[in-house]
Amino acid sequence: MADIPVRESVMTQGAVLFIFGATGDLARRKLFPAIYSLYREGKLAEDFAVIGVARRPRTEEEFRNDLYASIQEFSRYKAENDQEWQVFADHFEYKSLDINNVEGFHELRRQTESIENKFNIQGNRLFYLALAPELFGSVSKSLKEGGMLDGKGWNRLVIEKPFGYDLESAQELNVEIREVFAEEEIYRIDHYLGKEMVQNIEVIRFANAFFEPLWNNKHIANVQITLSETVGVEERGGYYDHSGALRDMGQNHMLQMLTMIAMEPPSRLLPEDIRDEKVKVLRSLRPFESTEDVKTNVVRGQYTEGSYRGQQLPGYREEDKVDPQSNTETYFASRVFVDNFRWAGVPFYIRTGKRLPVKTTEIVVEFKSMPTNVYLGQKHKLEPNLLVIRVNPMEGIYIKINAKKPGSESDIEPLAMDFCQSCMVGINSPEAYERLLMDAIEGDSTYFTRWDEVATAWGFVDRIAKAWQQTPDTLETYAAGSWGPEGAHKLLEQDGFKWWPVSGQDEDNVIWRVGGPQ
Ligand SMILES: NC(=O)C1=CN([C@@H]2O[C@H](COP(=O)(O)OP(=O)(O)OC[C@H]3O[C@@H](n4cnc5c(N)ncnc54)[C@H](OP(=O)(O)O)[C@@H]3O)[C@@H](O)[C@H]2O)C=CC1
Ligand SMILES: O=C1O[C@H](COP(=O)(O)O)[C@@H](O)[C@H](O)[C@H]1O
Repeated sequence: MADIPVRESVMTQGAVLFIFGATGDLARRKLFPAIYSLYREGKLAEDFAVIGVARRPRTEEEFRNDLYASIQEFSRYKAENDQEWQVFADHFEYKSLDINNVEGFHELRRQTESIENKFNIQGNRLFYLALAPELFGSVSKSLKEGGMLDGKGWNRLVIEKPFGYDLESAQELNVEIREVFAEEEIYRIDHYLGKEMVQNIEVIRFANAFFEPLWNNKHIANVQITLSETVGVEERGGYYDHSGALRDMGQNHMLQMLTMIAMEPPSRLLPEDIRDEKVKVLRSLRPFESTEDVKTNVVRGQYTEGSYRGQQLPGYREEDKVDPQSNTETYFASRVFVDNFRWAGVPFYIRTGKRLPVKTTEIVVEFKSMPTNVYLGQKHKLEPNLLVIRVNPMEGIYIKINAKKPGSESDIEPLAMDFCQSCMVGINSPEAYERLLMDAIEGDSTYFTRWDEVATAWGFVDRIAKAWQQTPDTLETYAAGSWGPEGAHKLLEQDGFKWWPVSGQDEDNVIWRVGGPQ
């Protein structure tokens, strides 16, 4: 087996990281654990510091206790040694302030200068906004007015998704931020771009002679992108009910994966070259022209009460902080066309939903049939060849081919060439947030979304959202724990295709191989 390519372990530049929203869910579950993993792997320079910012009061000791708890619960590495923990925790401070209060930012500046002196940090500042999007504009303004951008080094702004609610609000937000930060200083997160296998799509396509020649409408019948989750909306009902699956996952993760599959090879691997190619794909998406068009090509659903593996699951409308009459979709599937020379006529089917049977993200590339089937005389229907890119939680690629059944005279059966990357490197591979934090500190914007990408994606998605507003009756239902609404299957049946079974992991961590639990 060939060596698995791994990213080089580089050490980041010294900087102060500001986590705005330091008492929140994202910081606790993802950001602090990611910082700790980078530290444990020697990827953070000695001269780093973190200042957590939020409104609630916290003593330094309380903040470090929260930090410890988050790392013990969510990090790939656990703090085992008191001395080592103290050295790490000493790099963290807390500042209680309200984003809208500029005076607090003047205090934050003094605190920053003091911590920069303590660790001999040369003025580089990274501002991570793990906050509700309504606050992004105010933070940018307060950072400027509070003198936080007057350090001697670089300033970078990392912004969580969602970037706006629709194109109009995203534009307004962008204007507010751009009054303070240049586009090159803004790192818009889509954590799917930090996933190992999403980054690997590029390598699989552009480093292998046997994929690229087939990567077009002459040989590919359709592409299926599935992002299914077993969880419901958990504690995020308030946010989700306002957002729904299309905005929460469609505008960003789903379309970003589609661009990685569909983009042209860039001539160089510089961030702008890759982002240029991705935005061209987004611009080539065939826009939905009418509510009828949306009805034919997009399906949405909401989960109702159900059960899965013996466990009763509530319906979406019974979830905490969700409107009991909500019409928000927890599932959507769509048939999308990329109208360019390479992809004309090839349907891309995308689907995502909550409370489905398996946690998985998988991309299936289905190849066209052989020009003629010489085995038909022997009654063999040939299965199509598939290339399956497993993104999450299992990582790897899987190729389905037809071969002679061993020992038989001429029986043909599909067989799998299955490369399970996560089986080889283990589940301890870096989390998306680790890679993206590293990249932002290093100033590598390749796997962050540029403004024109975000805007074009919103433009595409807005047409769907507007059509849904006019057609409330198009919301289907599906039982929690099932594979989503009926309409999602019909979407493919009308083209003579079907969703291929996915692999993944269910709520009890039972691994599913293609076709079901094993
Ligand atoms: N959680 C997740 O898994 C994901 C979250 N995101 C995005 O990340 C962002 C944060 O999400 P999440 O952590 O879940 O949200 P939470 O509601 O858990 O946290 C919000 C944070 O913002 C702080 N905050 C709120 N108002 C102010 C204010 N006026 N001044 C200063 N601080 C304030 C809160 O602290 P306090 O109350 O102490 O002021 C808290 O720390 C959102 O944009 C979300 O959409 C994106 C992907 C996944
Ligand atoms: O951005 C989001 O992503 C998560 C799913 O991410 P994954 O890495 O666990 O696949 C989703 O649960 C959440 O609703 C959404 O905001």
